[in-house]
Amino acid sequence: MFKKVAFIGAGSMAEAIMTGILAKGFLQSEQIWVTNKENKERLERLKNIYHVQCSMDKQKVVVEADVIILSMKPKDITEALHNIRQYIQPNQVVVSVLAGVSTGYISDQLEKNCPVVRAMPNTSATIGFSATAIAGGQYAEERHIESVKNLFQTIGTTTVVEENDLHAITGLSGSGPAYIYYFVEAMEEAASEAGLKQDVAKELIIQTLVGAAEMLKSSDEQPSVLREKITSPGGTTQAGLETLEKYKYQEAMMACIKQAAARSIELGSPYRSKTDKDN
Ligand SMILES: NC(=O)C1=CN([C@@H]2O[C@H](COP(=O)(O)OP(=O)(O)OC[C@H]3O[C@@H](n4cnc5c(N)ncnc54)[C@H](O)[C@@H]3O)[C@@H](O)[C@H]2O)C=CC1
Ligand SMILES: O=C(O)[C@@H]1CCC=N1
Repeated sequence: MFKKVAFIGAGSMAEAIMTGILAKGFLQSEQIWVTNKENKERLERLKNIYHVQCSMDKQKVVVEADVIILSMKPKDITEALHNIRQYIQPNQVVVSVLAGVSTGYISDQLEKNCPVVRAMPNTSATIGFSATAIAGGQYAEERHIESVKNLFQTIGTTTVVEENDLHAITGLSGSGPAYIYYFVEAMEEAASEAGLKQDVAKELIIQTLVGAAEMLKSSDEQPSVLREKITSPGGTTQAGLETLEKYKYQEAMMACIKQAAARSIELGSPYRSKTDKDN
């Protein structure tokens, strides 16, 4: 379906997405082109591991790509777009995975009416388990969104949303895996303090997470009902949960997700367009 996909930015998110795409066999390594700002060693590394095409020559990377994936930090977006805009053709789909930055800003900077689509994946893309939200900008037609969906489906699930919802989604599922890893760090620490062997604890923790995730996926019951089924009155779970309540665990998690969404708005605020719908 795609002949060539170009990544502008060769960081951890670009690597996660290309790993997923290659693992699924959606594209061959010679169809993937990557460039970054100045770190040639990083490009060399990606070339050695994934055999993708790497170049500092932006024109070479962008030319004839069906899709151009912007994968730099928000602070680098303006310079990156200025470096590539003269090579971009109106039939190319520009996909941004950046937190906060609107499609309107990207279109303004490109000074072209080419389709711009935002995607908010997460690093579980590496193993094909990303939860990716997708939103089309002003010039993105149904067929463009569909083609981006097809691309991101190779790295997990996709959900088409309104662009305005992407701030909240970034705080929820874009950053989400980090909250889970942080939680696991605490479980590991507690296991270690209790004198459990590291490998034993690791296996038990991971299977507990996988089992709970599968229950959430396959059961019709609400999370609160699943929780209540574990909580025997006066038992161990109740004692544990009461401690979490004492530390205002739920309040802390909600504040965490809201703060991450607020940060997405903040990150995007220098990069606004008159056409942004939430103006
Ligand atoms: N890391 C994550 O879990 C997720 C990240 N994102 C978004 O993905 C984007 C990239 O994040 P990471 O990969 O974590 O960052 P990173 O710092 O690992 O990679 C950024 C890359 O962009 C390159 N770059 C900077 N300026 C450039 C320019 N002018 N031209 C070309 N390349 C340039 C850098 O050399 C580097 O290779 C961010 O905007 C972030 O909001 C979205 C979802 C999840
Ligand atoms: O921390 C960040 O800003 C990026 C966006 C979502 C996950 N990582």
